[in-house]
Amino acid sequence: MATINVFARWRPLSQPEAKRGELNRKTLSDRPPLLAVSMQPQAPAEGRSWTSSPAFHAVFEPEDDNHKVYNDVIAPNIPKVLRGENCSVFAYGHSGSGKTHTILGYDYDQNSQKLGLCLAAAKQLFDALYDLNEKRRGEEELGIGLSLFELRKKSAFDLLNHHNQCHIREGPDGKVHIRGETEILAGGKVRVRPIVQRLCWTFESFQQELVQALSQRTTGVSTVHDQSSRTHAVIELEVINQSLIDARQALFDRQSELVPVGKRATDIRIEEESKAYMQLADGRWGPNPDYQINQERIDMAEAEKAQYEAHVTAAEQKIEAILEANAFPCLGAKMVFVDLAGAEFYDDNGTTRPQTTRQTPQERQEGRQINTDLLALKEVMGAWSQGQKRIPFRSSTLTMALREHFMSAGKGNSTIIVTISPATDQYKATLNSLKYASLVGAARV
Ligand SMILES: Nc1ncnc2c1ncn2[C@@H]1O[C@H](COP(=O)(O)OP(=O)(O)OP(=O)(O)O)[C@@H](O)[C@H]1O
Repeated sequence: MATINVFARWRPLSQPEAKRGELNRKTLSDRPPLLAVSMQPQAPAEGRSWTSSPAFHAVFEPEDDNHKVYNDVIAPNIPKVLRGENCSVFAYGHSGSGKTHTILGYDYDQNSQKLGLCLAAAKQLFDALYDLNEKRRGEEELGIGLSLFELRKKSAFDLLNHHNQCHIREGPDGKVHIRGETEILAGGKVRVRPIVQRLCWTFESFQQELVQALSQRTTGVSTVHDQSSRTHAVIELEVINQSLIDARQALFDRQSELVPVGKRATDIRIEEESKAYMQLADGRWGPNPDYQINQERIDMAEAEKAQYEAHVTAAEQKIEAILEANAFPCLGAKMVFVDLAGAEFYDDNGTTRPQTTRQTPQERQEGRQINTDLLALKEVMGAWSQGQKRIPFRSSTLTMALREHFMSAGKGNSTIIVTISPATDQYKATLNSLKYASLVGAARV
């Protein structure tokens, strides 16, 4: 069974929140090793007391900084990545509860205790790769490939490529591809660029790429604050070497060459078959006695297509061979960090809370879309952690885009950190987030 580790993180109160009051809360350890959270708002009018199921591996307090969270949650995964396992980390919580603070951080100084989990992981991975590169000097150098995109409505936007809009499609191979605009090149070649992956050989270059790309992230007005991330940000770190990158480029070239050849074969078949039919006097369609299908022409086009398909297969096999032959099992291993867009909290009658008046109708619509995505993610996590055969990946763009991580995480694990606010006036939103996380946690046990 796949593993999902669930953590909760209380953030500190802001000054205005502190004036309005803090809810009463406790961490319960009646069923170790998992913890439960119990809480109660200050005023009974704000809601009843509630206790979660034992679902949390740890509960972080407001005074715990990113460094502490990193050491307890992410650091144990680094040796697994070095063994070739994948690992994904999601931050879930209502708007303003601290997801971006946790995953990306707002202080990018590499010695800061506030460094976000993603940068802290990259730092530790680069240190480990440096040691490996030193130990095996004859081998190709290992580095980290960085991809960074945000998901909004039905599209992905590549933050390493001028916020280019990309489409998320399932290919005939069942794999999900995130691809940009189609470019038509000389000789009828067609190229559809995948999401950009920047090759970084040092932590400093990685940090520079990431920080620059993050400045392009979309923010907007949420129910809680007006600098809210209105998209899900997905940051992928992959252990790479130059041969792997070259082999992937070669595959991409062979796929581009196949597109016009495949299209020509299809066009020829359609042309031949349509010439062999004609409209009869009564208006119906029937065989054309004056035309004999040119089977040789179709076969030649199909043979050419098969030849190009074989080039693609050979390029795919080369990638597999590079991964298998490498002295380091970590080549190709991935860490994925997802800063989910803030869940919006709506009252039972479907309206937002009073402070939402600044949201435009479009922002409210986006808020609802975000909630739909998050619900789909919960369903996928539940099905995945229970080892179900049918996992409902197709139910949202978010789950489609993350499909590969869940599929390949059979040999890895997933972590969800639910970020929560102790402000008494955010009780209902906090309750919602904890219920979500404890359902994911409970699905696992
Ligand atoms: N654990 C924490 N320690 C210190 N400050 C925090 C913490 N968590 C959040 N904050 C601060 O609270 C504010 C809101 O946090 P953040 O932007 O991370 O929220 P968010 O959950 O990403 O919101 P949204 O989903 O709307 O983008 C920021 O100023 C952030 O620095």
